[in-house]
Parts: sequence; structure tokens; C-alpha cells
Amino acid sequence: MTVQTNVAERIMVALDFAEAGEARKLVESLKGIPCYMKVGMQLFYSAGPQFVLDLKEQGYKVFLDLKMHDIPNTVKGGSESVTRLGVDMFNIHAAGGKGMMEAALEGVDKALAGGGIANGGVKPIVIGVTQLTSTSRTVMNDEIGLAGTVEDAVIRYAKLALASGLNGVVASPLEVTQIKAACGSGFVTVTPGIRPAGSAIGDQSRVMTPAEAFAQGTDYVVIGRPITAADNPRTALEQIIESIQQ
Ligand SMILES: O=C(O)c1cc(=O)[nH]c(=O)n1[C@@H]1O[C@H](COP(=O)(O)O)[C@@H](O)[C@H]1O
Repeated sequence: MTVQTNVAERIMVALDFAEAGEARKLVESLKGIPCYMKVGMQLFYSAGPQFVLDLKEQGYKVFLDLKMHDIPNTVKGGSESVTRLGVDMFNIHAAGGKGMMEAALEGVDKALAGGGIANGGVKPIVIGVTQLTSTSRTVMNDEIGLAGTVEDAVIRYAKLALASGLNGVVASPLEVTQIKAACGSGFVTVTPGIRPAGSAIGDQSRVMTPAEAFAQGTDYVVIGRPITAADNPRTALEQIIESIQQ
């Protein structure tokens, strides 16, 4: 099939694997499709920075999803380290507050000023995690102890991320319209919780199909198991791209 580059580049494949070998096999099976690769904590904690450097070497854009959440000084240091790896995007929890988010950006600037960035000094897109897409209103209200609707909490976090100087947020596609209205169309939305029609929802709670998510105006969709756990991941990704193009 002909893959429209602009669609593929906005699909982030979540490489949630236990070790580098399995992840490499998946990357190999998708060769030639210019999708974004997302490395999360499972793979990063086992395969380490080298896996990220290898993906960059192969020409992929990389979203390093480590969801940092710590005291400002520690997040500043973490952000400096991941920026040095040359990642194109990384994320931190908006719940860490304005001081923590601002410190992350200071870490980025420090790394860029210091030079020696693995992919030539590209400034990474820094994204705030709002409410995880696995979080339902009941969990948010009764377990986490935040009152109100999930949408309200997401918008509050998005506004705080914007005020802190971040480039965008991770949220469910159900909240994209409101985020863009509150923070502007240029404020980047990255949306996991994507399930092609008929696929298992698993531990996600707030979901949409890939085509529906793009119809909301999202910038990027994050898709893991519907691709990585498919019998044929390449066919699964191609079908997703086709469903969006239609
Ligand atoms: O930051 C993320 O990428 C993220 C945030 C969020 O709220 N929900 C969420 O599912 N994710 C990630 O998106 C991916 C979704 O994977 P699947 O549920 O397998 O499609 C996983 O790697 C999650 O860690």
C-alpha cells in the first residue's frame, strides 16, 4: 500500500517490550513506514539509552516516555540527560507543578547549551501528562481524591503546562477539543487510549478509534498493543493508516 507520510509520522508506536531483542524485531517488521517510535519505562529500564540511540541512528523520531515526576532539581537533571540523548519528545507529569515543569525546561536548555547532543542538538518537544487514559472518573474521585470530572482535571493540568512553558500534553482523545480551545491550536496533543474498532480495550478507560482521534484534531496518536500484539504488526499498522486516510 502507499503510506501517506504525514499520517504515518503522526502515529507513535509504543514499544512496550521486556527487552531490546523483541523491540528490535518489531521495529524491523515496520521498516520503511516513517512512524514515530515511543520508548517507555519497560524497555528503557531494560535496554537503556543505547536502544534510543540506535533508533535515532536508523532515522526514527523518538518519544521517550518516562513520565518524570520528582522534585524540581531531580527532574531538571533527568531532562538534561534525556535531551543529551537527542530524543525528539519526552514527558513529565503536570501534577508535579509549575516549578517542576519549569525546571525540566531549564534542564533542556542546559543540555543544549552544553552541546554534545546525540542527534545534533534538536530541541525536544516537552509534554505534560495530564490524567492517565486508564483513569476513570470513579478512580479519580474516590481513589486519587480529585473532585470533579476528568475533563476538568485534564484542562486544569493543560493550562498549567502551558503556563509553565511546555509544548503540549498527553491526554485522551476525548479531551482534545477542549484542550485546543483552552490552550490554542498550536499546543500539541499526544493521545494514547487508541483502539481500532473491535480491538480489546484492556486497561485503558477513555478510548477512541484512530480515525476518530484525528477527527478531534489531535496531533499524534500513541498505539501499542493493537499493533505490537497483532499476529502481523505491519498489517495492523497499515490498516490503521488506511482507516485514517479514509
Ligand atoms: O504517556 C503516555 O504515552 C501514556 C499516557 C497515558 O495517559 N496513557 C497511556 O496509555 N500512555 C502510554 O501509551 C501506550 C498505550 O499502549 P496501548 O494501550 O497498548 O495502546 C502505553 O505505552 C502507555 O504507557
